[in-house]
Amino acid sequence: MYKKISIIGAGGWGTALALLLAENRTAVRLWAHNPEVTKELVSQRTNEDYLPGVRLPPNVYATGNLADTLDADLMLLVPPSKALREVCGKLAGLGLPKEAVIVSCTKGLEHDTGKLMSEIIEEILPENPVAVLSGPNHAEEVAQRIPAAGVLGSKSPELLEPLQRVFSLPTFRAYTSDDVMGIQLGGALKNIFAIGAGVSDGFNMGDNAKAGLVTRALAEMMRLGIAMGGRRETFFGLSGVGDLMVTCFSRHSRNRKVGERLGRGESPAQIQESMQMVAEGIPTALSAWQVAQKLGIEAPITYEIYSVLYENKPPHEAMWGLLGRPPKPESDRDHRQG
Ligand SMILES: NC(=O)C1=CN([C@@H]2O[C@H](COP(=O)(O)OP(=O)(O)OC[C@H]3O[C@@H](n4cnc5c(N)ncnc54)[C@H](O)[C@@H]3O)[C@@H](O)[C@H]2O)C=CC1
Ligand SMILES: O=C(CO)COP(=O)(O)O
Repeated sequence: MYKKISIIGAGGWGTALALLLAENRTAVRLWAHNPEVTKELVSQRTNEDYLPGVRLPPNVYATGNLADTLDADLMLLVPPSKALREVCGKLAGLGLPKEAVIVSCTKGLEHDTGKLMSEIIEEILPENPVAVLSGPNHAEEVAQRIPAAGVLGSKSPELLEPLQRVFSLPTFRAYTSDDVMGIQLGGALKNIFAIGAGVSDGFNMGDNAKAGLVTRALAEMMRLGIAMGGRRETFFGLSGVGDLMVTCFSRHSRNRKVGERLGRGESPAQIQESMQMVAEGIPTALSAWQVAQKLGIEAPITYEIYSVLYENKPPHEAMWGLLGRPPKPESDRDHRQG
């Protein structure tokens, strides 16, 4: 069992994971990027801006000094995706021991390279064992010990059993998989579709429209995800349809809220300026559209969300763009493996 756990990133998810893993009575170090957050975590034991209503237990040590986190046998990386490369570079520069097992809990796809988080980690910290965690896991509920399930993925099967033990807690059920790409692709792509589901909510379009959109989003997630190296069955699991459902329907989802505000008439710039928390669907829409073009994959929902966010396309035009596509069979060969 891991004895020294460090969590890099004290946003909502990093803080919720600290509370969860602290239940094992293990020492947990929680690193915050923002000095104000560090101050509050240390002095008040709270994180009101990112995860209101929780209190850190005594075995969680908050720090703003990354060097304090290096003495760890398990390190969870939970920064926003755009900061992951920088964070890994800093850890490498500080000499993170190569034995430390790294678990990426961040959901995203890098601009221009199209790399998943595990690929960035392996590039910068090539000697450390790497795993990922994904699934339908809103921090607000996990922190309140409302039951949830997630999936741990690694290419190294020997990592999965000890990780599963650490993450198996009374209110958290951890499954395992060797489809590291598929798990991360579901977690990254669903954020784009949740923006679309939010636009549908913002337009008050009704339940039929949203169910239709989310179902076609699953087809698109699979088309793109399989082309990028994920396995078909993974998209039917917790990190695929599971996370797609929770993010498209939950009142907690930041991505769904971004879409709702777009549907109600706010501009992408207005929304981003007023949002402190990260909505990964915004950067991921650009990365995924870049990848879809490169691979020649049909990705109409990704394209429309990208156009609204980056090309000032009015959301109602995006919606009509989707409805006005040429008729096609529901099940085409893109749904099949390979
Ligand atoms: N909130 C949730 O329920 C879940 C979030 N995730 C994923 O976890 C990742 C982090 O999300 P949240 O914790 O929700 O974020 P958040 O929006 O709650 O907080 C973002 C955090 O990132 C920090 N930050 C900003 N710039 C940074 C930089 N350059 N370097 C390091 N840290 C920086 C901020 O200070 C803040 O603490 C995202 O990829 C998200 O998709 C995954 C599962 C659940
Ligand atoms: O990944 C998440 C839930 O599984 C969090 O989604 P949001 O970032 O949209 O809140």
